[in-house]
Amino acid sequence: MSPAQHVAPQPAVSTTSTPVLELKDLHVHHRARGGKLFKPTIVRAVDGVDFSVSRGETVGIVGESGCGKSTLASVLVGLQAPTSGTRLFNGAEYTGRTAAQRKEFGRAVSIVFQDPSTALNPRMTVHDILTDPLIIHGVGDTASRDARVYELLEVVGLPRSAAEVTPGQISGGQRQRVAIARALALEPEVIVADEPTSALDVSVRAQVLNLLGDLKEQLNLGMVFISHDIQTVRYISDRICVMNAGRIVEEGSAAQVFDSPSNDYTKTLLGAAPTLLENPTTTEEA
Ligand SMILES: Nc1ncnc2c1ncn2[C@@H]1O[C@H](COP(=O)(O)OP(=O)(O)OP(=O)(O)O)[C@@H](O)[C@H]1O
Repeated sequence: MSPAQHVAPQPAVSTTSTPVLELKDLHVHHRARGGKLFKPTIVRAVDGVDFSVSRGETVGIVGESGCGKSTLASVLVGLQAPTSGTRLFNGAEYTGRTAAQRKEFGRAVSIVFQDPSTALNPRMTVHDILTDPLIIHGVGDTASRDARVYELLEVVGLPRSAAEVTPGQISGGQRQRVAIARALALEPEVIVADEPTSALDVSVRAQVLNLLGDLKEQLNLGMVFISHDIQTVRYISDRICVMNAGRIVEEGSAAQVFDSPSNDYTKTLLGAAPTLLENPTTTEEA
């Protein structure tokens, strides 16, 4: 039984329901120094993107370094405001929210970063890392939070003893499991995973990938999976958005994008990609 199967089943929600997150004609422009005279230039990191993610689906965003993936992730989770465009959260305008609405957004949308070594406080125990969001959001009492820590560890396939260690005392793959557990602590509707396997040893990438896939199914999560690696994105995604120079240049089911890409940039990415993860279940345990 996969660890994710211990989680209480959630009511099925159709992926055709209102998206949890939706962006319309979204732009993020940065002022940057450039040119011979150091005249400020505008970097169009995100340049007119329409995007949505619903519960129960994994949407992959793929593109080369600098195409705007992390900027888009940061807008999706509310860490950065767009220059212009519309952001909707469960169908409601995201700008101008009340404090209560911001708190609800913080509960419902969480992020897993690329490098768990820097994303987790090295001085905190795993127990404290996992109870932190619960305390901030005023969830439960000490006993119920302790119980939730053990539940979360089980969900991500870590032993109860992991609660007592600090991030520096466990492997990179285990650290990323802790980061995923923290992202799940408040029972989010969507997780944005920004290159979540890129900093891990090749031998443990597939386990973390499979864990995310299992969790999406079991918890009916919406997931945005961001990577420069089109093969990894294909493996985990239901739908793929190919990004180039701040724009989504192609979007479709994983099969459509792979089997009949219509955009030249997608064809180039596919041409440059190494072979697909062959059997992700047979690699060493993280
Ligand atoms: N704060 C900033 N000021 C100026 N330019 C920025 C800023 N943040 C990002 N950029 C630029 O915006 C563009 C998109 O950056 P972003 O980090 O979103 O791309 P990315 O696809 O995530 O790349 P990577 O995979 O290397 O992280 C790049 O040209 C980057 O240099």
